[in-house]
Amino acid sequence: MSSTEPLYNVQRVDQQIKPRQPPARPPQIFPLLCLHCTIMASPPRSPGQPNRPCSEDGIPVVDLAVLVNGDARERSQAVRHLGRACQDWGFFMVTNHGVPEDLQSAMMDACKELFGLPPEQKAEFMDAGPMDPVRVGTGFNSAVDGARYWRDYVKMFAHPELHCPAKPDGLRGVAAEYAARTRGLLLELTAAISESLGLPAGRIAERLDLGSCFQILVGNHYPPCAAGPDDDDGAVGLPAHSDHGLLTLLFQNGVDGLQVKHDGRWLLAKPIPGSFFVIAGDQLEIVSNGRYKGVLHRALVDRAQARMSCVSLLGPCLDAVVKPVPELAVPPLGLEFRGVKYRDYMEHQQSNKLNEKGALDLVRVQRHILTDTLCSS
Ligand SMILES: O=C(O)CCC(=O)C(=O)O
Ligand SMILES: [Fe+2]
Repeated sequence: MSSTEPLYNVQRVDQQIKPRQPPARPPQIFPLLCLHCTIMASPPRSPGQPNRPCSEDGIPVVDLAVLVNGDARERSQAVRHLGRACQDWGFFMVTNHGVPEDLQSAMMDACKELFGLPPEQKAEFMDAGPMDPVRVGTGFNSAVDGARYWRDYVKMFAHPELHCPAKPDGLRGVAAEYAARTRGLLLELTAAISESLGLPAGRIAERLDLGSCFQILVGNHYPPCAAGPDDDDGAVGLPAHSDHGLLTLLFQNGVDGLQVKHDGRWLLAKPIPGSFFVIAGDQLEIVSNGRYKGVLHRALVDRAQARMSCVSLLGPCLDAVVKPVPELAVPPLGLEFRGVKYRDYMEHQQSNKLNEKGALDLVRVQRHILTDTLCSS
């Protein structure tokens, strides 16, 4: 990258995003409605086989309205489709999800406003560690990154308790509502995923103590960068990784950049308008005993436009010891993972360099090592 480019620190963001004026209209109120009442079925908007809707690139599309309100036959088809999406991709889009578009925009706007605040208004969160409930920073974990990632972020623990910077005004209200609505959606998906594994709908929730689930909201901002990932020494927003949680919900500001690894290749994910991306995380891989894998993904930067994404991640209760559901540990292989307290797992993943699925490998039962060692001796 040329030396004329902006300094790579949070200051750079402040130079690029001007603080916004407070909105002229009063803040919107998003009443907490029952998910089942707000989801309306609509005709399929994607190609693919009739019972396997997908985007033009083949990314599976799951219609939540069918999962929640479909008749028995439609539901069981939708559950099977969801299971295939988790097994073959670890990644899909969800439509008819019931989270109001206005609420999504309000969340994105509030994050953008936060990135545009003067540094002194964010300073108290900029030295925070990975397990602190509010954190503002650059890169992934700049203390250990060893590479410069072209990304600014804000992370807020949202459940069991919402933690949130006091500024910008209005962030807390929007974040509370957004967290509640997306948590409902993620729990609904978890129940259907449990069914897709042949388990009762509540089995994963019970196993991971999702009544006290952990949830984090993340705002990501990737400034434009003329030197892209295809150039030598070009900028990368976030390197290849899987997420530490169970499921991640993500939407972006209309600028593409999320890539997922599918069948050994990186695929740029292009959203169906109004949908969320859903990313399977490491805890889903553990609890499903490896049936559903946490998917590798990364974020690229755009040469001309700032990219933003908003993430809502659902994880087990921080004190839950996550182990595979025993019903899924079929002989002769048995358990693929040993138990790990989610708090310890998350702290480890967040405190170290992002390294693909390195954190998960630590809890994987390593059968081959012994065999290889014995073979080589
Ligand atoms: O911004 C994106 O598209 C990816 C973000 C992401 O992977 C993350 O926050 O874990
Ligand atoms: Fe991620």
